[in-house]
Amino acid sequence: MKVKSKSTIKGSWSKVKIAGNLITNDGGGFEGLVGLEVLENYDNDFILKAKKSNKRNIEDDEDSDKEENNDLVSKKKRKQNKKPKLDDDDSDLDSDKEENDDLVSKKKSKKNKKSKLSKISAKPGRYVLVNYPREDESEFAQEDDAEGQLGEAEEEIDDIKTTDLIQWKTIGVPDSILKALAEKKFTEPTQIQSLTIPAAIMGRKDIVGAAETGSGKTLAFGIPILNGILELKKSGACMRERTVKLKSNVNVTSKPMQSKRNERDNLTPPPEEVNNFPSDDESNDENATNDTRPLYALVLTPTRELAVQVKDHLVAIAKYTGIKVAAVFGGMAQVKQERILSKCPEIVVATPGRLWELLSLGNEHLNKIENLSFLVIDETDRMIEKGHFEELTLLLNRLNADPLKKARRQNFIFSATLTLVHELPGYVKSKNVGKKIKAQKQSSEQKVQMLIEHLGISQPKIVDVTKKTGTADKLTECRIICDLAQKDLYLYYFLQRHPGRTIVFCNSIDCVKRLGQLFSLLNCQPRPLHAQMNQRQRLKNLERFTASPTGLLIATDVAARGLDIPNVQHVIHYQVPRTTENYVHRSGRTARANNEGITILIMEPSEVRNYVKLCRTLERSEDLPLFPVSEQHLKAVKARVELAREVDILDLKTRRTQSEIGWLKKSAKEMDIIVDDMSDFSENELYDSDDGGERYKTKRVLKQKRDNLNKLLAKPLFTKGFSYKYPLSGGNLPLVDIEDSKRNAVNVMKEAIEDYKQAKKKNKKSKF
Ligand SMILES: Nc1ncnc2c1ncn2[C@@H]1O[C@H](COP(=O)(O)OP(=O)(O)OP(=O)(O)O)[C@@H](O)[C@H]1O
Repeated sequence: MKVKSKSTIKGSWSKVKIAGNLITNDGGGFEGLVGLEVLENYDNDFILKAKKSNKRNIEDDEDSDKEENNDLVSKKKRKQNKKPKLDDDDSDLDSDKEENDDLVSKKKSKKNKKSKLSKISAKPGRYVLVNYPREDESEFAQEDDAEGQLGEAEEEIDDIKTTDLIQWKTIGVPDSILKALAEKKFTEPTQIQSLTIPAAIMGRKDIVGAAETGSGKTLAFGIPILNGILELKKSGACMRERTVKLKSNVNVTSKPMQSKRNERDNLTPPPEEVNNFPSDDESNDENATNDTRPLYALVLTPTRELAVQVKDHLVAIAKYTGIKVAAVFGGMAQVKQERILSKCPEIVVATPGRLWELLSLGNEHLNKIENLSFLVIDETDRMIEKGHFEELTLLLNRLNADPLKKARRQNFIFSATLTLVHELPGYVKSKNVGKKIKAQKQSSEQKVQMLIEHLGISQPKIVDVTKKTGTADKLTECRIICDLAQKDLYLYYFLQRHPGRTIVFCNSIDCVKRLGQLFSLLNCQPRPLHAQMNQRQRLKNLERFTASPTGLLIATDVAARGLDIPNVQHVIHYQVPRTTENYVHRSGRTARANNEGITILIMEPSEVRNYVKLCRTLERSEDLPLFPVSEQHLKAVKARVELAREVDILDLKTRRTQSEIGWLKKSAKEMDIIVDDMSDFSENELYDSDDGGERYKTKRVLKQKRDNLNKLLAKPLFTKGFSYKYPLSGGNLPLVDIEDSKRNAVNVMKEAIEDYKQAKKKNKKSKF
């Protein structure tokens, strides 16, 4: 089954140990399999030839499918009014919308075979390839029938060609997952997926993965877990038999360390888990209760929104596996979460706090946690930060208490900033002077090693494909320097001049609230997001933001990590973030999945220190370039923003007055005697009393200013066809024209960078 003879391939093959009989003839699709070997460090030439060879095989298979495909149009017509129903009805977050969207996009997919996203490509490097038998179509049918729900969807995807999926097959992704990947038009794995999935699936290795934001880390753990669960489900019955045999032969604690795969395959499953496996009858019986389903996998995320997103992502990819996924997180009604858990989802995505709460309350399904087969700690560096998520430590103590169970579990650790290391703080450096043993900056390797020890995982495959810049490849970075009081002006200028989906990050909740008020007076329809909002409102705001192509989300760092909102064009740091990690993650909400994006740091003089620290940690030798702004338009911008600020202050004042009046009335009502005396005490009378004249005046001025603001906002800020000049950084460089037609912020900035380079060259020449 090897793609190419060993002698002609550069690289090293090594045998994979497999327990049990190797020469099979049991009709399970593995006939003729005599063993597995792994090839590492192979070259580009080999990948290309392997691709061609695989493509030929798949095309052969497709020829036989062609007849079926011809029937597709008529099948589709028949199915037009039927909707496949695959998800958990109980969760209001699991909607049918995604399925409908998928069906629509499937129809479009024939015209537009290669999606933009598919451009993400696996790059050559340290690959692990294993000869992997293709699963038989009949196995699909078995799985799907067992679930009893998937038949209709099965027919709907007949038209999806698998020729584009060779790379997925090569790294061991089973067909039931391939189908979902094809639907999503994920034609090939991303770099981090190519480098981790084979080791996770074939080698059953723990994985430590660092890759840039938006590079597909969710599926890098999601696919191996789904595959692992499919395998466990299939072998459920066999395991029960094996348990009896192995219990008498295996003494795991005294065994020397073998490869994870061997070790995990040989370990005796605990009796509880064996009891949890559905019997052969149950797995095909639609009426069987679900409460026998094990909890196979736990995915921990730092924020609620991320938990929802990861769950949705896994649900989409698990569509044809029959595996159930659910999310539990704070801010949602506990009763509802208990109801979701009572359905025994095999994968639970959770935030640590709520998970621990439910565990402590003795939730039956979560209490199977000791027997977990897979554990993911997403955004790991954030999760183990001091002072955060104490529940995670409690949880790990519980999970790692039994060495046997700990050894059986496969762990996944991922983040974009896993290997980011910091400069020593100034005070440590100064103390270093003259000392024999000096404090040294921690290396990336040391950081990872510490993490591994802290989490108690063993011999993981470590993959670090983060770029030296720390940020995404297609991200354009720049900054705007101004005074503190001018930040609102520049922000408003940018939003008006470069319309597009934008996230503005602030360092505090108060700042989010203030900007929310101000920019709503400026008709920008901002959607705030911070930890003091109720969960429903948080999710609603995210939804509304996602729905608008010019949406504006103003958020704290609660939205900095992991959120995958399509087509965010701009990320603006209203304040220099307190940590470099936050800069990387915030910026990573744009320029995802090979798309372009821009991030702008709006900084004032007191923030320079943090900015310098950030540049040092990211090993930047040059300042971030300045974003070009038309100073001539700032006058008009200033008039609007300042008027809006005045309205905001007056508005706050009147609202306070009104609440005071409300309070007075309420108190008066409560004190019966006074109520009699004040029965006709109206709002106007309050305005006439003592400082009532002042209140009335305020109200009148407020109305006037509001009207003026609305008149200003009705006029266009930028006249059509205008062009302007801006000075390049350094001041002594020539002014550069920006045409009105080039409103795209990324293009504007790229052009400015190019101009800056040219001008620098000219300057150098003129000096000689
Ligand atoms: N193989 C693929 N081909 C095309 N798109 C993909 C592929 N894998 C994932 N994606 C898409 O890329 C986007 C980013 O993926 P994901 O959210 O997993 O990134 P991430 O690396 O976890 O980012 P972050 O570090 O910000 O959490 C998602 O929209 C996802 O659906």
